[in-house]
Amino acid sequence: MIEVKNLQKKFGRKTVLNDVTFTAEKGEITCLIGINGVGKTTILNAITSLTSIQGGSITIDGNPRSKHIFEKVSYIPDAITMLPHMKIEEAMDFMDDFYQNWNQQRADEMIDFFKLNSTDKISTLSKGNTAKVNLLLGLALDADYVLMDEPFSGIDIFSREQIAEVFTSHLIEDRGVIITTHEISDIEHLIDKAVLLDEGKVYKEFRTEEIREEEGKSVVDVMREVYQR
Ligand SMILES: Nc1ncnc2c1ncn2[C@@H]1O[C@H](COP(=O)(O)OP(=O)(O)OP(=O)(O)O)[C@@H](O)[C@H]1O
Repeated sequence: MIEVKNLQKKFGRKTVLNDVTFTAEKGEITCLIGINGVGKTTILNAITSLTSIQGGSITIDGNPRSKHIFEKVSYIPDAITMLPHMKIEEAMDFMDDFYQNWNQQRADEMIDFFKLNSTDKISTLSKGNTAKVNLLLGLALDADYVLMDEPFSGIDIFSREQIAEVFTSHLIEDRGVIITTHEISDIEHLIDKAVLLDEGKVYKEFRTEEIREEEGKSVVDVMREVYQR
């Protein structure tokens, strides 16, 4: 389990996260939801120690984060970090050299799944295919947890559907996933838990199935209540 407790984050004098607390379990998809600028990316950066925090704690399976965090947690940022002149196969080689937990078999499977051509250069890919390569590079790591920042952002419906399919496939297996979005419609039916952020706080954390069964509400219904109040 990833446990985020009373997280505080300031940029200069501006408080961005003010007492953020939530958990993300293995085998589940947890979605951080909130309008632009609410601090979703900052939370992922904090979990992976890419940004410092001013208070609170973050544990992974009960342990504080260490320099070996990337063996346990794979971070898929909202934009690809590979150099544009690289071919997809070169980007995969780079990952293989860099990470001990790179799984080429899973990478090859995703190349087939997304119908990508591994000799294509990253700079020549469409937005949708770039997003797929970005996803592939993160998901091919054997990590227990995967953090994904806005994987659906700015891509067409067919690519979004294909990416959504990954969430129900064995490519996610029993890993714990934290995904951020301000657009829930593509993944509403896939997520186990929603964490609604507002004004630097967790406004509501709920299991999507419970709210559906007990209150007959969708995630979007709850979002409307929270953000249009
Ligand atoms: N390096 C930085 N220096 C100063 N302010 C920053 C920095 N990074 C983020 N911020 C500010 O922190 C706030 C939260 O940013 P963050 O990117 O985490 O939001 P977000 O919810 O992921 O937004 P989006 O949906 O647009 O991606 C924003 O007001 C942003 O301007």
